[in-house]
Amino acid sequence: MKRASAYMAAGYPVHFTGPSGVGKTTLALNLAKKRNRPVMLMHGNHELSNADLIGSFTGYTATKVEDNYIRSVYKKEENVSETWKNGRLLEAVKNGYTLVYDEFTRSKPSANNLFLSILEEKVLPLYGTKHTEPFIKVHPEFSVIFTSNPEEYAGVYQTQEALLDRLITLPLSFLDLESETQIISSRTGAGEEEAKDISELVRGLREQCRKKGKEGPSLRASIMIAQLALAQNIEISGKNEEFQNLCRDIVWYQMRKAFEKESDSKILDMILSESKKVQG
Ligand SMILES: Nc1ncnc2c1ncn2[C@@H]1O[C@H](COP(=O)(O)OP(=O)(O)OP(=O)(O)O)[C@@H](O)[C@H]1O
Repeated sequence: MKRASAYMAAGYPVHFTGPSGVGKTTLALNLAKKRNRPVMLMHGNHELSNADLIGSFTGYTATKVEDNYIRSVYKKEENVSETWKNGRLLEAVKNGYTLVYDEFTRSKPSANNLFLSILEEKVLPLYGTKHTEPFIKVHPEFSVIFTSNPEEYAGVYQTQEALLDRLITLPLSFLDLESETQIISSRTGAGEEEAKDISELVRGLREQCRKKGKEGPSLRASIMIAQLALAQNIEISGKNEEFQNLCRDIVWYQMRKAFEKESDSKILDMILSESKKVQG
């Protein structure tokens, strides 16, 4: 937070990158909030177009005045004008918001190219908008925080290299056991010991996935396990079958993905043996 704040204060955009559930969005939003400017959150996606970012004409407004007050005089006046709606990026740039652009690599490079002009020339080009001015100036308080997951870079990196070259990229990795325990406990109300047990369980499984080069279950899974166990009065204990089932349901997808060549029963055994370690 401290380093990223300093870079942003000096006018550089920062970029948090790391595996899913590591806390990129949470960190970006917290950093954005500290700037005391309105915050806008935008999610990258393949469909995002220049019209969404800059704006577009959304239809027509028509006004019609018919004046027949004096019988012998008939006056009719009709006006039709196109209605323009500012895009999200235009609003943010014009008003000096802090923009959190989550998972930006999911958008097409053609949409992300707008950021090159914003970051380099400090202008937002208004292509294809019928606006008479060719661009608008970026508000001096405007700033962007980008996030991305390197797993999704396949084929993207090359095309967005120019943009990535302009960002200060800070890699995030999973927090240590103590910090994860604190987060689980404060987010769910679980006791310190219970939160630590759950964190150790998920971290154990994550480690096995990472040996296979896969991400594995994240802090999000730990929070879900703690939240659901508390909500359903499930005793957090490796001996409790309900707890074992809960753990299996929550981590199953990530484990299956990491161990795609293993049988279901082998994966189940891995989850069970890790969840049985929870003392309760
Ligand atoms: N420092 C933190 N304090 C409190 N909660 C946190 C913290 N870091 C992460 N979390 C929680 O962990 C979960 C995952 O965090 P977040 O959504 O920020 O991760 P992410 O890296 O952006 O994930 P994804 O790539 O899947 O979007 C969320 O429920 C979030 O609230």
